[in-house]
Amino acid sequence: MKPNTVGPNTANKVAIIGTGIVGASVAFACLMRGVASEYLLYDLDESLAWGHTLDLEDSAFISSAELRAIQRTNAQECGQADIIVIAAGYRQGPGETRDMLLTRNENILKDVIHCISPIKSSAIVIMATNPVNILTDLAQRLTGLPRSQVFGSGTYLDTIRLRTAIKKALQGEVEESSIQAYVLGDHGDKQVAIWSSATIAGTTLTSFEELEHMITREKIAHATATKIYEIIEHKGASSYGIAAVVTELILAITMNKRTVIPLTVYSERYDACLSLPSVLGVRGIERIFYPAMNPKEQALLEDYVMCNRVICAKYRIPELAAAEE
Ligand SMILES: NC(=O)C1=CN([C@@H]2O[C@H](COP(=O)(O)OP(=O)(O)OC[C@H]3O[C@@H](n4cnc5c(N)ncnc54)[C@H](O)[C@@H]3O)[C@@H](O)[C@H]2O)C=CC1
Ligand SMILES: CC(=O)C(=O)O
Repeated sequence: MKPNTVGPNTANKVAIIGTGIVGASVAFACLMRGVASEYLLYDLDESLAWGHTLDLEDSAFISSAELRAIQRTNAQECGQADIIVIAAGYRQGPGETRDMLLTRNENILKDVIHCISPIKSSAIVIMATNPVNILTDLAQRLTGLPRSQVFGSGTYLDTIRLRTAIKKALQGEVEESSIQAYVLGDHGDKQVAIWSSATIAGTTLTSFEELEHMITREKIAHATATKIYEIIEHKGASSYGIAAVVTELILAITMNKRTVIPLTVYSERYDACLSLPSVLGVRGIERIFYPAMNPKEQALLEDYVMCNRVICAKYRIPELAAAEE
């Protein structure tokens, strides 16, 4: 089957659901990169979506794209978009973890899917709302689309944070995308930085003088996992990183790049949704990779999957529990 879309700014329609700080930043970043020809902006707060549409319209000349605010009464139009980005929902307050958002955001996700359905059978859904792994699992079930077409931003942002910290440790000698290091599993406190198979040009990172001590690597991994708490402390919420991430994801889809990106996907091996390096192309997730890990990293990842299962079992919405029986 041939890809039905090629190149940025072709006839792609992108719907952004939730035009808070994240949704609006995603729209702006997409406009600046010219990733689509049309954007639909939908939020429960219709006035906010309208305000952002007016404001973003002033920047849309950069890529000659069309912007439209969508009201709740015609939210179904969003379900017919080629790519649907879901960023509706509560964000963490100071001291809150992403998992603490689950019950509130589960209900919002149900409302969103209900409002935009029926969803076009070829649509790709990108989840950003937290906790992203569990909500991606729910979105896969609620939309009824093949799981390969519904994925979450996962640990892409954490991986970028890790690579940026490694670059700093190496005094900026190597740029981020040349550093083959991943954060996997949880986009949250139980994320796992995989050092054992991390390399630059085939040279293991642990053999670099600046990274040879475990304590240095642990500090870097901890700073990566807790960076969000520092951002919240100083400015209340993060937005630029996820905006850049979603833009890259849309480009990987529309240009059928088949880039390997750590994303929230359903893994048969773990029988769970977690973040793993995945090939992303025009039809969504095409392949999942399982990088080599040392026993400690493997145990941490398995521990996360177990904890995630407990959370899922505790909070599983009745409709999904019934669907699983
Ligand atoms: N995956 C990632 O790497 C990241 C995820 N996030 C997550 O993105 C989500 C949004 O964060 P922010 O934009 O900062 O929050 P925000 O509070 O600024 O915006 C959320 C928006 O969702 C809207 N909304 C609520 N219920 C809705 C519904 N039923 N239908 C349509 N819209 C609805 C609200 O009206 C609001 O405008 C949070 O869950 C946050 O944790 C944020 C940054 C990175
Ligand atoms: C909010 C969030 O998930 C992040 O910036 O990592």
